Amino acid sequence: MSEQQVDVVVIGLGPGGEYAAQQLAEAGLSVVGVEKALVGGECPFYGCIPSKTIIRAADALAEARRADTLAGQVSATPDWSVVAERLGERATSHWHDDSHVSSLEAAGVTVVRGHGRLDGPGRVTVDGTTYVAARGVVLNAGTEPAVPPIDELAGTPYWTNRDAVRLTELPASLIVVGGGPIGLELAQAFARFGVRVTLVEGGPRILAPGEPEASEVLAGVLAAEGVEVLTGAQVARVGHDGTFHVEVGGRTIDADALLVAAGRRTNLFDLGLETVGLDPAARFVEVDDRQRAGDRLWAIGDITGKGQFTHVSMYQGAVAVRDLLGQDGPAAQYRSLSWVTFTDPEAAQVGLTEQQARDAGIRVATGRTAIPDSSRGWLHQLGNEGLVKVVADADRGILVGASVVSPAGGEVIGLLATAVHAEVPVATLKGMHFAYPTFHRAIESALADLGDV
Ligand SMILES: Cc1cc2nc3c(=O)[nH]c(=O)nc-3n(C[C@H](O)[C@H](O)[C@H](O)COP(=O)(O)OP(=O)(O)OC[C@H]3O[C@@H](n4cnc5c(N)ncnc54)[C@H](O)[C@@H]3O)c2cc1C
Ligand SMILES: NC(=O)c1ccc[n+]([C@@H]2O[C@H](COP(=O)([O-])OP(=O)(O)OC[C@H]3O[C@@H](n4cnc5c(N)ncnc54)[C@H](O)[C@@H]3O)[C@@H](O)[C@H]2O)c1
Repeated sequence: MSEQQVDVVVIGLGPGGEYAAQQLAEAGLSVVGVEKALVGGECPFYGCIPSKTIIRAADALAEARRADTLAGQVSATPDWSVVAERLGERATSHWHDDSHVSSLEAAGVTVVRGHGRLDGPGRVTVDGTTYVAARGVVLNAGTEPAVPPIDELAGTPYWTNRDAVRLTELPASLIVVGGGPIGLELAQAFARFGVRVTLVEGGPRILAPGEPEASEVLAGVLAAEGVEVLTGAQVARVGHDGTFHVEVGGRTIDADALLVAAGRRTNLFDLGLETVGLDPAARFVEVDDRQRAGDRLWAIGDITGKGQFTHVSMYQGAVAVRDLLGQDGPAAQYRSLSWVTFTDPEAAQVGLTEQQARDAGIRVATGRTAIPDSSRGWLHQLGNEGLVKVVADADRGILVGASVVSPAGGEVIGLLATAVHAEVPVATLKGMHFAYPTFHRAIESALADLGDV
């Protein structure tokens, strides 16, 4: 076993680890980045980038179909080979990480391929070499798809997101297990390419972390596009004989393919957490507001359980870098965490939902408006389903949360994210100009609906 002295070791090079390694190396530290699969992690190769490449294509088809009503006849013939080519050529470099590695190496990071394991504070072992990190270790081990313990599922050729983004041909029919962001985004996109999709959600509603009104709008949109959405539906058993046979709620649904999108499992196994006094069986690594997880140990990204999003991983990476370098700067906060599910319409959320605010003991006031009732929604017509909902702390006169379901909802939420983050008084927001006729102008109506906050 050889030993090498360095300043920092980053285990796992997902979005946050990649960012942190690069920043620390550019600050002059000697940095080793350890990666057992693709440098860049889930987002660029199996997550955000390929899924949004698929969604962009599916949305183009949907808009082309709307043109018949709005502009005149347009014929759209879906061709998955175009998407498959773009996924390989443009989105993922055919699942090669050379450009990620070369950026890190250009910054001075030493990229080590292999499985990194903690071996006591400040020590990381990879394939017989121990790296002794004087400043410390950053954990960014991320997640892999969680596969629920459904009878006989394990022996079948089911897909996860990692298979779905590498398809070269589409099935005629697909069952999606899970009505979270992955399931919803891909169910709608594949349906727009002509796949007959059934979505099975075990909980009482799809997109459970958001507002119930948002779930309701999306369920209606998906149903109108021909996706069968089953909620409160437990999969009892899966059979496969070339076709999938899925037992749900006393009936059997047959389909050519099955996509499991039922959440994620953190990669905390075999990471040596016990050697630094942490529980290897825990679901997440506990961190403070500087991302510290122990003696010379920082943790960032999905493993911290603060929101499994690329922007959270990078945000936490920046907090950890500042702490490692002894720089001033804001500590981590999640009061104004925002996220967007890239269905059409996009479903976006910032801060607390109404229920979360009530559970926190806040005296809550809410305001709502429907997007079709706004001028822009009326102009948009087809695809204009949605709403804006604002959640205010009536005692403090500020917004603590908001939800937007709308075309470009992920952009509209930006204004509300600023309001929640900066705790802008509702009275100040009500006195703003809202350009006409934008989608974000619907916020003015939702604020008016708050009444005297
Ligand atoms: C289909 C899909 C779509 C998504 N879309 C979005 C989106 O639109 N917007 C958004 O914000 N988020 C999205 N996400 C979530 C986003 O991909 C993750 O939140 C993001 O990748 C952050 O993860 P991370 O930095 O924690 O690490 P990850 O990206 O999970 O990377 C962790 C890395 O660590 C490596 N690793 C693990 N253990 C070890 C070890 N012991 N030694 C060496 N290497 C190790 C892994 O191989 C991996 O490369 C999506 C996810 C999926 C699956
Ligand atoms: N646009 C985005 O930002 C984006 C897109 C995709 C993924 N992500 C991130 O990746 C994470 C993982 O996404 P996800 O959709 O896999 O997970 P999720 O945990 O958000 O949703 C999984 C859903 O599957 C359901 N489920 C679990 N087991 C089931 C079963 N046996 N039968 C039926 N339903 C079952 C759950 O009730 C839940 O609604 C997300 O939480 C999100 O943080 C983000």
